[in-house]
Amino acid sequence: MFDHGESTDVCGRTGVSGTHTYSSSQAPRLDTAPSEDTRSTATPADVAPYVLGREPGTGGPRAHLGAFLARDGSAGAPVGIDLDGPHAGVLVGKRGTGKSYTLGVLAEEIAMTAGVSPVVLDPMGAFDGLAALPGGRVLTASIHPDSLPPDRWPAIARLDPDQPPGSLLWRIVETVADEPGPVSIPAIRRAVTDADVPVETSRTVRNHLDLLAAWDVFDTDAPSIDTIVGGGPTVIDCRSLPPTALDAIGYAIARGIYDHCVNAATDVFPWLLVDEAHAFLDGIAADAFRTLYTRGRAPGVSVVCATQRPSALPPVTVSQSDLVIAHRLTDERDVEALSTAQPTYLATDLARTVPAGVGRALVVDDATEDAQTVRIRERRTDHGGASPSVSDR
Ligand SMILES: Nc1ncnc2c1ncn2[C@@H]1O[C@H](COP(=O)(O)OP(=O)(O)OP(=O)(O)O)[C@@H](O)[C@H]1O
Repeated sequence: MFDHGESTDVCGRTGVSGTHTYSSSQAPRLDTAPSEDTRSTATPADVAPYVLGREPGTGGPRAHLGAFLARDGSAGAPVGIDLDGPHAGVLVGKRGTGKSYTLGVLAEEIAMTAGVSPVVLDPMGAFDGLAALPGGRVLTASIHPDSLPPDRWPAIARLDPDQPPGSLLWRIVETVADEPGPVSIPAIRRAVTDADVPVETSRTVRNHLDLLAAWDVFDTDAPSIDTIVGGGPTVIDCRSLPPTALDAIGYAIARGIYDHCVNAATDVFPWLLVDEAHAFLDGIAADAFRTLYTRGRAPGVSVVCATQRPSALPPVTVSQSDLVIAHRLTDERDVEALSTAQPTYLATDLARTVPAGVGRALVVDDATEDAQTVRIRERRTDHGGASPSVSDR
């Protein structure tokens, strides 16, 4: 069913692939297709796959992403993504172009490959289908209060750290963390009540803590990062949570996975896959993701952020990505964010370069300095991201 065999990477430079090497001055066109002399009559199954993110001549496990897109819309040579080493990537496209679907394809492939495991941050409930895979599970989002350092609490509680309530919360969390016993919202609340501060300051902090508690996200029994990374494919269900809760979860998971891989010898290299990433990276989580994009590969962490708004991500996420998968984008700010951060491969006319049509994408490969148009394969597990329609009722 899943094709994960070792392969000698011939990079598809002969055969039916639509592979083109070019610089920004030679941007591929929407209708980019292989020239006649590079086509062959071989079927895709006969042709060694082109593997993105892999140096020519190396091997190892790979994810089957889809196939090169021929000019007539037919499938060319298979296209894969390297799973042998760690990678950082972004997956972009306007609404409905297939981002979540493509992220699900990647998650399926990682889930079925020994030595790597996907952790999906899912704000829309689009990845429940991955639970059907061996070891697959969907966890309701919860994080241990310990996973946020004291200096991050004011931001999560929407308090200014330079004002008395924010500074009180910071100090109290520091104190509670130094005491025996777990950090918990009730323990922080009790310490705030006992603090020798004006009653107004104490009340403000307690009110904000009550709002945090209402998310139902902070839990001293939350699964540890070891459990999350060490298990099978894991979807963290974040649906219906407010933006600051997503920010807290994004921070805790991204930072936790990085620290886990830096501090512990791990048998399984995690791939953190984030759907609607702009929703997670709006506050304190941005720092944790910057670390993953700039330093995550050294300890073996891979990260892929999917978003319809690349302009809302920290620029480093695009500039540090060695894998870029771009579905159709039209918003000028988003096109610019992408082409500015990846000027070598993406020309300024990116909007016209990316193929139109659901499930079609331009993929940029830093390892081989190529960009290709591909058709993403169909999902093997259910995709939960389709917009509801009246006719479906
Ligand atoms: N490669 C594909 N093959 C077949 N169908 C696809 C493919 N990609 C996407 N689709 C179809 O397009 C629909 C929209 O895809 P998806 O939910 O991934 O869009 P999206 O870009 O994530 O949208 P949004 O930004 O609204 O979440 C899917 O429900 C699916 O039916």
